[in-house]
Amino acid sequence: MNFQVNLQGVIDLLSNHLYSDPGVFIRELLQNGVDAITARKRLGHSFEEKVKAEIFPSSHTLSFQDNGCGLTESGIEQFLARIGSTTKKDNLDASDDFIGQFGVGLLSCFVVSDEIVLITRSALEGDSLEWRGKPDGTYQIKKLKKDVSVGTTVYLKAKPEYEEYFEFYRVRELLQKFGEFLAAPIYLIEEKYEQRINESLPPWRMDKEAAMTYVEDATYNKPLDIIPLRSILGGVEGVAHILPFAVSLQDEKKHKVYLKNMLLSDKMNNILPPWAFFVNGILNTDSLRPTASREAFQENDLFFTVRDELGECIKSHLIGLAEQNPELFKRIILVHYASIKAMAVEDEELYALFIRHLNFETSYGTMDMAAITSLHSSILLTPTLDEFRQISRVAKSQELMVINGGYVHDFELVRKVASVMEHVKLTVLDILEFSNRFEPLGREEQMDVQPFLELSDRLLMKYQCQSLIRWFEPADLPVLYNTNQEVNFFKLAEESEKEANALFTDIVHVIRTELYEKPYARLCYNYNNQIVRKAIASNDIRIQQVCIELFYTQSLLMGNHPLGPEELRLMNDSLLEFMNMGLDRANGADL
Ligand SMILES: Nc1ncnc2c1ncn2[C@@H]1O[C@H](COP(=O)(O)OP(=O)(O)OP(=O)(O)O)[C@@H](O)[C@H]1O
Repeated sequence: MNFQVNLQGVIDLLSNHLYSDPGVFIRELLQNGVDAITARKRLGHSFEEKVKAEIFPSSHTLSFQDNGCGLTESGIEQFLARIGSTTKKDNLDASDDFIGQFGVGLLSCFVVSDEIVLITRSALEGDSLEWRGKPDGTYQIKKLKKDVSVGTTVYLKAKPEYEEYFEFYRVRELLQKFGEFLAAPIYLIEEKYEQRINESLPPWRMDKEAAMTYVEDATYNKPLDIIPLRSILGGVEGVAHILPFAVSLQDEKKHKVYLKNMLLSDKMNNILPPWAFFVNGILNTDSLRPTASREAFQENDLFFTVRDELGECIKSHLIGLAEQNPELFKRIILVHYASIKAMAVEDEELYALFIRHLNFETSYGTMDMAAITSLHSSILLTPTLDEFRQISRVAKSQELMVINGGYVHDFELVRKVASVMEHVKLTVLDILEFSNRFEPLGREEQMDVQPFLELSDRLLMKYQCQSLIRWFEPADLPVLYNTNQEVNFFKLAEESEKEANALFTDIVHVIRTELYEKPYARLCYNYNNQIVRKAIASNDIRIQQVCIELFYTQSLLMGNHPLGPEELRLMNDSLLEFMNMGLDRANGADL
């Protein structure tokens, strides 16, 4: 028992739903013509290969002629009159040369025409034959009295709604689009006018300059560079042109892909790896298999291997460029900077390729990762911009390389730098521990300063600040105040608690006391600084107290930290007191 097939339905399905654009019938006719020429060449015949499309405007008819192998009567019965039958599939070797392989391509003609008339004479035997096929699945074959030359001519008369697809400019556009790089010469004829369609070399056979011009003419944009693409396994040759403008990572990619020199798709988005968003590819393959709609490739193992190989071509070109033409390389990075950074976070390959050339803000100024790591193999990274600002000046004086991880993506990018630059030691900085890196005082000196530090701790405890003392540069900086978001949160919570209503107070209280251990900011005195030394050496506790309060409030101001109401009051009081003391002394001196 066999399934009953509704032929009309199958034809409707294939012809109207398989293809995205009615214009693909030109592609299918071209492909059959070129395949027939390939088949005849295989027979060892010598002939001048040629494909001719002719328009008869008054009858809205198109003829499509090739001087390929033609069809015998049994060939017609077997391949043309049977959907899904093809001369190009059974023999695996053969399918390597032919573009078609499904045996459904000719049906696309039924989208634009109610009848296919095919006149053919086989290169193998003599009869000239006419085949007439209808979309209801019926057909007739008859022998022609007058012989035609070897090859095949297909006649199509436009359905009224598709007449525009049979006009000269439209046919020419479609022939050029699909057949521009086919080897067999293609001609378009209308009445006395004849035009050769395909004379230019494909861009993958051009030298670099010519390929640049080709892309510029086709896209109205001069590419930044041309990258040759090759895959032996996928029989791929092509070029990737680097886009001269920034593109969003979300944009659909539009790679132009040819199968055996005939355009398969000009919107293929996955033939290059996703990280290669900054290029558009134009490439030809002999080995990848198309889907039946002929608008994409079958995504099999070979497809993904080829994609990786093409990715390697792009990578090695860029690596070479970074050495041989660093200016151009920098321009490419500059144009695509934001997307390269965003993509490098996700994609290891892109990361490894670009990380050395990405710029970061550091305690030594803005520089690229190559320069950063050539200066220092030990790198500190701050998670926030605020933390970076607190220490960048001191870090430089201490000869510490600190990178600001506060800008978008920078933290993630820098954090994994050791994965590609093994000599680099990266530490995410705990800002509260930063001053512990400075040189400690000797034992005796430490004993001398202890009472002063204890006084400082007592005074600043209520501002959640602990004191320590170290030697550090620059000497003109008396104290370094370091805080983080957690400390700031607790300070804020404490202030809110004083002012808020009972319920909120309870909540804040629970968070503060039960969930966390109370964190402290750090005020690090600089033993290198003369004023600090003097304050420590003073015997007057009152003066020491005012100095501590002023060191503290001044360090908040210098670091752009917000001053709470109590801190403002403290600053105010200690300043007035300081003035008072100064005035007393001055007046005393006058006396
Ligand atoms: N111009 C031609 N010359 C010789 N044989 C042809 C020609 N056009 C079609 N044929 C024969 O008709 C068969 C069916 O053609 P059709 O275009 O439907 O499918 P195909 O080219 O084999 O595969 P695909 O569906 O991938 O295009 C071909 O395999 C070939 O044998």
